[in-house]
Amino acid sequence: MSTTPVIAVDRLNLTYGDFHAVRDLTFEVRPGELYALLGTNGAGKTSTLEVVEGHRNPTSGTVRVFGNDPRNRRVVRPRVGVMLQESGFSPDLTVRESVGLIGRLTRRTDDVDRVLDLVDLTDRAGRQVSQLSGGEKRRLDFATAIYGTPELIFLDEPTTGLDISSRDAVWATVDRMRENGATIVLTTHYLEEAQQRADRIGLMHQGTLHREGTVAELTRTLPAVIRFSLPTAAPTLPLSGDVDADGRVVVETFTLQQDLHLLLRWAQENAVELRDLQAGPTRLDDVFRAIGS
Ligand SMILES: Nc1ncnc2c1ncn2[C@@H]1O[C@H](COP(=O)(O)OP(=O)(O)OP(=O)(O)O)[C@@H](O)[C@H]1O
Repeated sequence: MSTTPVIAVDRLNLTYGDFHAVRDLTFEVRPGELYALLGTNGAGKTSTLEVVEGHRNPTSGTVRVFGNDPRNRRVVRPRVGVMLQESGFSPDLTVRESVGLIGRLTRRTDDVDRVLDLVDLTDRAGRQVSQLSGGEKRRLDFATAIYGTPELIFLDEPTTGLDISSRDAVWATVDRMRENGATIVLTTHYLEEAQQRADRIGLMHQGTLHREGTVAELTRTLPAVIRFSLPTAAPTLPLSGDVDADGRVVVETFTLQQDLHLLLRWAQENAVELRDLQAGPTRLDDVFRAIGS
C-alpha cells in the first residue's frame, strides 16, 4: 500500500478579517486510516476541512489531496465523498433524484438503488427531500458521501440526529468501505465514536493542533482513576487519594492494575467493603476536559 499521504496540510493559516481562525496547522492523513479531527467549539475544524475540501482558499500554507491542490476539482472531486454538517439538497427533488444528481456532480458512477438500500432509504426513494425526517435527511447526506465508493470520505458529524440502529448501519457501511481501502476523515463531538474507531486523532484548540496521536497516546498522559466509598472507621488506606464532593475516595494513578490489586488485597485482608467501586483508564473526554486547564 502507498505511504504517500492522502491529505497533507502544511503550515496552514486561515484568517477571517482580523480573526486568525487556523494557525500554522500541519498534519497528514495516511492511506486507509480513519483520522478524527476533533476539538472544542470554534477550534477551526470546519474552517480547516473547508480548505481541504477545496471550498475555501487558505490565507497561507499548502494543502494537498492525493498530491493535488484540492481546488483542482476536476481531478480531486471524483475521488472524494463529502458529508457536510448541513445538507444542501433542493427540497423539491426526490430522494432518488438527489442521489442521482450527486453522481453527476461528482462524476462518479454507481447504482442509485444500491446506495439507497445501503442507507435504508429504498422505501423513501420517490419522496421529496422536504418530506424527510431529520434522521432520514442525514442518511441521504451519507448516501451522497458514499456514492460511487470514493477513495477518501469526509464525514462531518455523521451520526448527529440518528437513532441507534441508523448509527450502527452508518458505521457498518464505513467499516466495509475501509476494508476496501477507503480513507476516512471524521469530525464529531461524540467522543465515544472517535475513541472506538479512530486510528489517529488530531485534537484542535483555538486554531492549532493541540495534540495528535492514537487514543492510547493521547490518554496515556493523564492518570486513570479509582473511585469508591469507605465505611466509617476503616483502617488507613494503602495508597493516597483525595475525597470528592460526594465523600468518595478518588485515587489517580498511572499504574492502574498494580494499585487496584493493592487496594483489593487490602480490602480483603481488612474485611472492608469498597462500596460503588469504579476503576477505569482515562477516556478521551478527560483529555478534552484537560485542554486549557
Ligand atoms: N465566515 C466566517 N467569518 C468570520 N469568522 C468565522 C467564519 N467562519 C468561522 N469563523 C470563526 O472561526 C472560528 C473557527 O470556526 P470553525 O467553524 O472552523 O470551528 P469548529 O472547530 O468547526 O467549531 P464547532 O465545533 O463549534 O463547529 C470560530 O471562532 C468562528 O466563529
